[in-house]
Amino acid sequence: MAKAQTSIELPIFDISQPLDPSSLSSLSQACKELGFFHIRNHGVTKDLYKRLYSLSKHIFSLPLESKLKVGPFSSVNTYTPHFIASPFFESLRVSGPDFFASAQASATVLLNQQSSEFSEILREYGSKMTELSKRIVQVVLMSLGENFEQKFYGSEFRKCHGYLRIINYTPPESVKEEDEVEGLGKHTDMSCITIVYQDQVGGVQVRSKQGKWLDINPSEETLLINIGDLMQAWSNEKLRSSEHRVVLKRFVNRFSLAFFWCFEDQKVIYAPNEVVGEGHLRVYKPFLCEDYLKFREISSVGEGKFEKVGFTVKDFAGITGQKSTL
Ligand SMILES: O=C(O)CCC(=O)C(=O)O
Ligand SMILES: [Fe+2]
Repeated sequence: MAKAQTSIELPIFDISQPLDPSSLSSLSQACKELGFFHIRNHGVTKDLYKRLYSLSKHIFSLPLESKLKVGPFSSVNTYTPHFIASPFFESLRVSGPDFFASAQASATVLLNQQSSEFSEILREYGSKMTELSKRIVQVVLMSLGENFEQKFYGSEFRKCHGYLRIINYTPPESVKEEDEVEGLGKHTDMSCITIVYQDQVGGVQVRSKQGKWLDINPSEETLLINIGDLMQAWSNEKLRSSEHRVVLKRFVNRFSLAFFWCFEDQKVIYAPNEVVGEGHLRVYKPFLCEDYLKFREISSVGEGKFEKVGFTVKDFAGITGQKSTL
């Protein structure tokens, strides 16, 4: 794979302040064009990241047989080993709303410890991400239309829930110097929104409408937000869920945290008429959130499929014959 040539400067929004009309309009533009933006003043301290990083690193450094005790064939089922998402990717899932209990279930098996430091940190991080997700959905709704936050936040997004993936990328040692490999192949997220912390190594790339891969450089003070498939469908494509991937450099290990904020399984996703807007065609049939998640699970099963996650919400619920507005 040749090195990507271009990087993109995403707009940065101060999430601790109310957004003024011009920020709301650039937010709506960002969500429509790429579906990616940065936030700052998010309230997560460097110290929290440091502690979470070092404890997670320790967990990933445990022998495979220990990690598999919370792996796909265990009752805990929080660990995804290498060769599932990609050969270089492994992750640990911590689910809300009780992040402490979820982390503790893994930690008791993996660390066999009395101390609950890991679970305490995850409680704190989970609660910060939950607050942030709510706030981000609210500002995104504000950017979509006047009073949309008052009209739709409570009725549509109140029951959202989140889960975190702690991800460790271990690149192969035998790539040529100038080459990069995919740590996580091209995909779209099945969330409403995703909050990503990427370390200073970087590597996230987003695919533009023209099909070009653009580097999203890490920056110490910000978190990366992207719109997921559920929001793209709910907004009748006023918000874009872009394809993205992670590329790795030779010898460089990479650490990231991806927090997915999702509708409840039983939610019927159907863009309100006001969101579709008068004179606009509806581009998605109503669908049950859970059915889409199952569809993605089934369509990604099979050898080597992690290379290409081809099917998205458009294939699942797009109205046939309706040209995409994206
Ligand atoms: O590792 C990252 O920085 C991004 C991960 C990602 O896109 C995902 O887990 O969906
Ligand atoms: Fe993603």
